[in-house]
Amino acid sequence: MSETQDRIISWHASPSKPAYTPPPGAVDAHCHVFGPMAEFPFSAKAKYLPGDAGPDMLFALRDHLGFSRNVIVQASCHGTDNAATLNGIAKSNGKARGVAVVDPAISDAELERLHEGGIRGVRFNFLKRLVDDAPKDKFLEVARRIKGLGWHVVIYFEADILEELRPFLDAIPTLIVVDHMGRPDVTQGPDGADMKAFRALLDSREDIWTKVTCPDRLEEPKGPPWDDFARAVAPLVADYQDRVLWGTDWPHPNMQNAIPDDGALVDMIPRIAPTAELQQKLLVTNPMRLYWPEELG
Ligand SMILES: O=C(O)c1cc(C(=O)O)oc(=O)c1
Repeated sequence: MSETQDRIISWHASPSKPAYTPPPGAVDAHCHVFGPMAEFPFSAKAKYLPGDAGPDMLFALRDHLGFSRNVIVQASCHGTDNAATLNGIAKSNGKARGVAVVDPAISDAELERLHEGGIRGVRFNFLKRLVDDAPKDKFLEVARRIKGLGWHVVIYFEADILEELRPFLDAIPTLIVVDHMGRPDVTQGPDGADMKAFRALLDSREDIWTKVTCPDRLEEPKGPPWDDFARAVAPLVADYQDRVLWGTDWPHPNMQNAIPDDGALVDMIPRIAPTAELQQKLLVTNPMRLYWPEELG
């Protein structure tokens, strides 16, 4: 992407203070950093050119929303150079860990370096609007290699390719986390075809987890109050309560036409996880099991 292009702002300038207070130690388990570009340039293959949204902004938002920790997921605009993500983790005083995107030809030494930098998973992205290709055979090799590090696979796909992906998913030898529930059509309701298919995937293996994230994306262009999301997702959280994660998705890549208020996103939590026990699992116990297991004793 050329530097003369306008850079996109996809996040809210002054998010509201949520009414809901997360439990102590709450983890925002899906967020990103963009740049800063002068230090961490975007990939030549990036499909969008965002403004700078670096770690200082992320940690200010974390504190504003009442969270304690972040899981920084490598955004597609940074390609397979994880320097910006590692920089965010390094600046967090141990309060962030991350998920990388790697070149399948990555060396063992480089994987070790990522581990030391706080990376605990790799992301495979199947969205054609975000990446040029998604080589399943090479991804599987990567998945086999990261198993020894105790990492997991984070996968991003849309509901219409779930069936086609099933043999690939079945072959992944590590725990899998599905981003944004594989983007179901939430207007179909909790028993709609997309949710049914996604539940069948979760039922096929106990080690498939998901992020119950992005009402803004899944109800675009309708927007808040995101009632369809709440109705479709609350039963999923109740039924799979030990394998769900939550995150803001800040700085909301590609959401510039429907920028969500992060405070309002946090206020969705009690609508999908109505009890203190569910909230504790969703925001603390589950993400700690995946990203800081050594602290659980
Ligand atoms: O739907 C998206 O546009 C999107 C993009 C990215 C990314 O660019 O990495 O990450 C996400 O979680 C969602």
